[in-house]
Amino acid sequence: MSETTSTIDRIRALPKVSLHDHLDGGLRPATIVEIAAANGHRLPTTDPEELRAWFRDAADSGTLVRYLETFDHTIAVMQDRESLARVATEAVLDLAADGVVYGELRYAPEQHLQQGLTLDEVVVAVEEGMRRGEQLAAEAGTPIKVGTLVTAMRHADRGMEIAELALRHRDAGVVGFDIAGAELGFPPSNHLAAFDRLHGDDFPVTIHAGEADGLASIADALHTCGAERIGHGVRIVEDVQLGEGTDAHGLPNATLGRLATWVRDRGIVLELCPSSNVQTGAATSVADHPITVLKDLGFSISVNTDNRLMSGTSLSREFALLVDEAGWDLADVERATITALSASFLPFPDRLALASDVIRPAYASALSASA
Ligand SMILES: O=c1[nH]cnc2c1ncn2[C@@H]1O[C@H](CO)[C@@H](O)[C@H]1O
Ligand SMILES: [Zn+2]
Repeated sequence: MSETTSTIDRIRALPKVSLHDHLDGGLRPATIVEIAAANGHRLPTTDPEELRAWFRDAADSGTLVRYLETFDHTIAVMQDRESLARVATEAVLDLAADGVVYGELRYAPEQHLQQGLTLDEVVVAVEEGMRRGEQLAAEAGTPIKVGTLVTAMRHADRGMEIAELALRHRDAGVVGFDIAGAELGFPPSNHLAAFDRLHGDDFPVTIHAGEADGLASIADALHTCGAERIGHGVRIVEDVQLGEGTDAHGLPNATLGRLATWVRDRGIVLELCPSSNVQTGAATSVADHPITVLKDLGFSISVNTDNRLMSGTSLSREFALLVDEAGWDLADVERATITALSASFLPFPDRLALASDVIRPAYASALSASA
């Protein structure tokens, strides 16, 4: 316990980059209770600490579909402007307090229309909340920059409409597009027209793939839909056959199939989310999570929370678990952070500034202190 505490404290003090964090998966329990009391939504419990535990336990379901059912209770309290802005502001502050210096937060505007808001009103409210969060975080001495990823739900058929929504707000905080929701039976190419529209307008895309479906879903996201990054992608490991020991350069001996070769050698960045995968059954434990072997094999990996509330986690905690349970060191944490930054949808000059002014110096002094 004290090991984990000290590791997490060290990591919290270091600058980090978060690429995969759902806005509707990271609410503060006390905020949910407050808004639900005001709008009449019935919760499993109205005690914030019990509610925190309820989310974690209910999400610990072993399947993605059951894990996703818990979102009914967060989406229900994100249906008016004030609530959306508040949730966005609090998410930014919580990331900043965890040492995240750049974060991309995603959510599906189409799920926030139950009380009469339009898609554009939803986006405007969230962006207002984001900017306020950035301002308050700067005032608190924990500066952070955030970008929004607008998500379309893969089982629905609003992909094109949501793509056009993202494009309308591209110069006001929306930096990319995603699809999410139940994966099995809903291939990315169902939304191909939306991806083509976005790429026609030079707008970047990440796609949830290779979490609850396998290699075909990853190939579809990359080759048919042209995704710039992959959300999760953990099941790329199904195309990797591990051997014994390491080669002359320290790489684990392994045989990679064509798709795994493509993903590794083209440097496709995977947005891996260890704790979330343990809850949905995509991995057995953080210690045995494929992220470590993928890292050792030279895949471009980033570390993410997916849903901080459902997993009872933070980005610092995900890294601390990898350090304490999977043999990672601070150099691995820095490398994953720089990989995340390089694959972020932030403009290059801003990435360069963050890398050279904030991230590199902080890890250099942490690494020399621990040497
Ligand atoms: O790990 C995941 N895989 C697939 N879909 C997810 C995951 N986490 C959250 N969502 C879905 O994305 C929506 C918008 O944020 C959430 O409402 C949830 O349904
Ligand atoms: Zn996700």
